[in-house]
Amino acid sequence: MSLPVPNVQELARACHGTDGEIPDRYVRPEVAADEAIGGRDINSAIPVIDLAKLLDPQSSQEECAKLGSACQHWGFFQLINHGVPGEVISDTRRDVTEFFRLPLEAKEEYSQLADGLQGYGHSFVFSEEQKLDWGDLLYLQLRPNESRDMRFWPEQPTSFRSASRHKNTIFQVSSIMVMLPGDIWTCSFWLHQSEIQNTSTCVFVRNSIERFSSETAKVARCLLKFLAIDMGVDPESLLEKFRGEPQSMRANYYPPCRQAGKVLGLSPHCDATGLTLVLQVNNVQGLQIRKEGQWLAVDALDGALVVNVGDILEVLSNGRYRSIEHRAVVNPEKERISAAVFHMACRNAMVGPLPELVKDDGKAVYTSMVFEDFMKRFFSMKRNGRGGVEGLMI
Ligand SMILES: O=C(O)CCC(=O)C(=O)O
Ligand SMILES: [Fe+2]
Repeated sequence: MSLPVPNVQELARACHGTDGEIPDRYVRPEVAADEAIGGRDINSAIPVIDLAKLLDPQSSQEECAKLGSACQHWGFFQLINHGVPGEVISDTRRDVTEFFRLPLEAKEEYSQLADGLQGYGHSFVFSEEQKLDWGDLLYLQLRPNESRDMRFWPEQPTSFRSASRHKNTIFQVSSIMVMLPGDIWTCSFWLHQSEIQNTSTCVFVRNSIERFSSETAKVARCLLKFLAIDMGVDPESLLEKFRGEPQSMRANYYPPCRQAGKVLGLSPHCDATGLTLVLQVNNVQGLQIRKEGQWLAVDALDGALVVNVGDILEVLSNGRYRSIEHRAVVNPEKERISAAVFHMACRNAMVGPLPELVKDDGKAVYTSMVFEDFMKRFFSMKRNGRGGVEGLMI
């Protein structure tokens, strides 16, 4: 799916220590040519949506209109009071950071395979000539459960994917899947057979990524429901497109680069999602969004989730909402880490304008296609900013 390229964390270490030159494949003259603007005035214009206000009957209508307007005019907002427990955020931050801190050989146990997307590595590398991003990633399919490929889920730190506590012992996880019956603590545990014998007195601790996944899926579902209200469609008809709540995560590691202005952490792109929720893992800024041709540097609010509208939602909304082009720059001194969760349509969903939006005298502005074809097309178009979604316009 993506050609193998060097590990950037190691490359950065070598360049950083010696002040060495950056290999040509990483040098991106367009960054200096197309600089972002930022600062307090710009950031005060970026919409902030309060999920608690959306849920409060007193303020829901007003906040829902704000949400709709943010998706319409920006395709982007910061979400506060999102209800994801603080400890889920901090555990995710800790575990994602610890994973990237592991020695290279330990991380490489989870390397992507030649024909797949999941695992540790890179994405969107199609040719030996193309410019490369200054970053590594860990990409995992999180939902539905059966789409998970546990070969790529790190066993270190132990709390990343699964751990059980028994007399202060943390058991290592391994190959056999045990599903516990459904209550709030239910998740999949991978335990050695011998450890299963001991589980009767165990206190199970849900792993951080499992909890982050279910909490963010809940947030995405809630936002979609309010967006349906804003569009005047039956929430079920929108949620049906996301049946089973397909979700994947891309944890991004952007090493520091002394010549940060010459490289790009993540090339300009739009996400092929309904909604993307991004957690800024270590509060080093670097996300930029393109609005009316101008790159804006986002100052993410601590603990907020930043939300992008993706191509799928733009199409479903028949162009009412806008898929936002974005990129990531790197910091000269500090590593930057983010974790994006992508909320995709379900496999057999027809990705096209919702029938309710075109039923009277409305006109479908986008071609419809089944989700799998939509994704094939997305990858075949390489990374083409808004070109992908605009190419679907009739
Ligand atoms: O690093 C970020 O803040 C953005 C990540 C992103 O856009 C992505 O993973 O698709
Ligand atoms: Fe993205």
